[in-house]
Amino acid sequence: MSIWEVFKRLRPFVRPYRKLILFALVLTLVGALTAQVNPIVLRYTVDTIEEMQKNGWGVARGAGLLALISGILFLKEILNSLIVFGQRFYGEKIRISISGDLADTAVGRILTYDLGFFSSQTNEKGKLQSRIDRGVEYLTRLVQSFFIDLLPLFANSVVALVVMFSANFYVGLVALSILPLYFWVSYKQAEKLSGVRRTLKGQREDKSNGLINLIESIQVIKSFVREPYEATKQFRVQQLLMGSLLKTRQTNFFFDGLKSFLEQIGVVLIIILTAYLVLDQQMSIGAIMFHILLFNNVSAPIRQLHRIYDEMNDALTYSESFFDVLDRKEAVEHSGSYQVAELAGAYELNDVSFTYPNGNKALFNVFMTIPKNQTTALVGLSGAGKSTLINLLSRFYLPDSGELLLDGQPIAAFDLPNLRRNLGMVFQKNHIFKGSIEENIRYGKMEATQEEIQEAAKKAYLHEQVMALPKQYASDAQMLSGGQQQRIAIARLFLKNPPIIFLDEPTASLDAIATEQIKNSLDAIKEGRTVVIISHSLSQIIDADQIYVMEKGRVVENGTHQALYEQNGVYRKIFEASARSLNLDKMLESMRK
Ligand SMILES: Nc1ncnc2c1ncn2[C@@H]1O[C@H](COP(=O)(O)OP(=O)(O)OP(=O)(O)O)[C@@H](O)[C@H]1O
Repeated sequence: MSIWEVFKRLRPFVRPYRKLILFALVLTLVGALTAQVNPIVLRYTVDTIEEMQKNGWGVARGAGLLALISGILFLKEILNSLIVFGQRFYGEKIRISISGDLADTAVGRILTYDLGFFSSQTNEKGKLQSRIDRGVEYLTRLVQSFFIDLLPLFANSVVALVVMFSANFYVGLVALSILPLYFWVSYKQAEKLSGVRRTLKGQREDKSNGLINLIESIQVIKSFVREPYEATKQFRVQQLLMGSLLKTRQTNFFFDGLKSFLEQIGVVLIIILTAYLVLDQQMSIGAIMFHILLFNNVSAPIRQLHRIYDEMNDALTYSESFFDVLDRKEAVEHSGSYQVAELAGAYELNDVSFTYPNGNKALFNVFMTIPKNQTTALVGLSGAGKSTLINLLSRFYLPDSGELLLDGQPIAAFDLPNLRRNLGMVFQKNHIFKGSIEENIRYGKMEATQEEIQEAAKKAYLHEQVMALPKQYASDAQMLSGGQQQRIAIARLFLKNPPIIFLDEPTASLDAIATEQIKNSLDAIKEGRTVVIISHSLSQIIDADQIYVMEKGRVVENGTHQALYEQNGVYRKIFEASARSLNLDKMLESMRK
């Protein structure tokens, strides 16, 4: 991506603030002019005092001069303070607003992407966060530097140069001749740093990803006493990052030193030249200070130019991956237009195959009929493809090939929000948002009343437990136990009340009593709805109207419990293994006694 492409991409973000930018620019241009006041006043003072000394005037006669100088400098400082305040404040306002807009756009965009985008390796949590954060940070810095700082800096330099040339052509020439050298050194510096910048970006993403993983895995790390191992892993990433940072600093220090040296050579040359001109009586003594201050006005902005050049390069490195996040058009979930108020939930899968974006082939030639208003159970060993199938039925992914119909329509034809409003899901591990229990249940129906929320919690056998908490429904939901969190997910489902329900191990984290309670609730909600359930619990499978048995991404058997049992195949093997794991013989023996 070239810098012009970056600016083209930034245009829509900058446009709304163009008036504000213009105002900030005018302010800084006025600032550039006031910056030339000091050298002029100083030359006038030195020359006038010298004149006075020659004439033998005392302090009393010089008082007028002092009052005049103080007045001018004082007024100039007041004006300057106002300008600096205005420039900083409006500059910051523009920066903060653009940064907010960029971040909002990125968040808005990624929310439209499909699950494939989020499960890809390049978009792991920490990496994606770092790409967006750094992208926004460097792009806004670029806007600030380019639109607010750069032009006034140039103006300042040019004004100072013009004043120098008008004072004396040769002095102006010395100042001007230092500039190309200065630019050349800056260019070399940037060239040296460009490679390190990309490496730094990758290392920063790795670091932030590593840190998030570490926090999320803290319990496992501690239980295996792997703190030293994890610390070493993180230390290595940090070491690499530190190495690159140090290299950057080293390069910067070397080139900055070189530039200071050039600047000092400029100062010395100007002093020598002006001193010669003063001695040759071509100039007054005040010109020495005048020229040095002017040269400072030329070189100080140029020094800043290097910073802007640096920021431009940083922005280039980070904007590429930032805009890449915005540009993933192929990841946008495409919604169809087919809408119905309430779906029945009859699915038909004909020869459906599916591969995850990372290349994992998960389903092969699946044929399946899921009748409406009935319960269909999916059975199979781990990795058989059961959850993947639910991902397809909920249209989180589309099949690679084959036909997936819902109520007779291809699933891709459905309006997505309309479709998902008709679906309810409870997983083994359910997401609990940061916030209160009430907020978390309300996710099922945003406009729900307190009564509706409590009613849903009662059905999920959660109400009494919540009432026993000190802050009741206002308690932090993330502090609840795994089983309680699962009940929140079930309460959400009751509140949403959809016609199609997917249950992926819905009672996995519940104790025996709760499992029975929730089973009763789910049995009640199953009435008149289409339910697809994945469960390792025999009781929930036996109850299903029909069962599909999956193995390695294929459907290998299907039928009712009794028919499959008698078939003496994969289902029977799984069923008997489950029964043995329950130690049914001993259980029955105890119950008989
Ligand atoms: N997000 C993903 N990206 C890539 N591959 C995936 C993803 N999720 C699952 N898979 C792969 O798809 C295959 C089927 O996984 P799936 O989760 O559907 O099995 P499952 O039958 O539900 O297993 P379990 O009972 O253990 O939950 C596995 O090989 C798995 O590695």
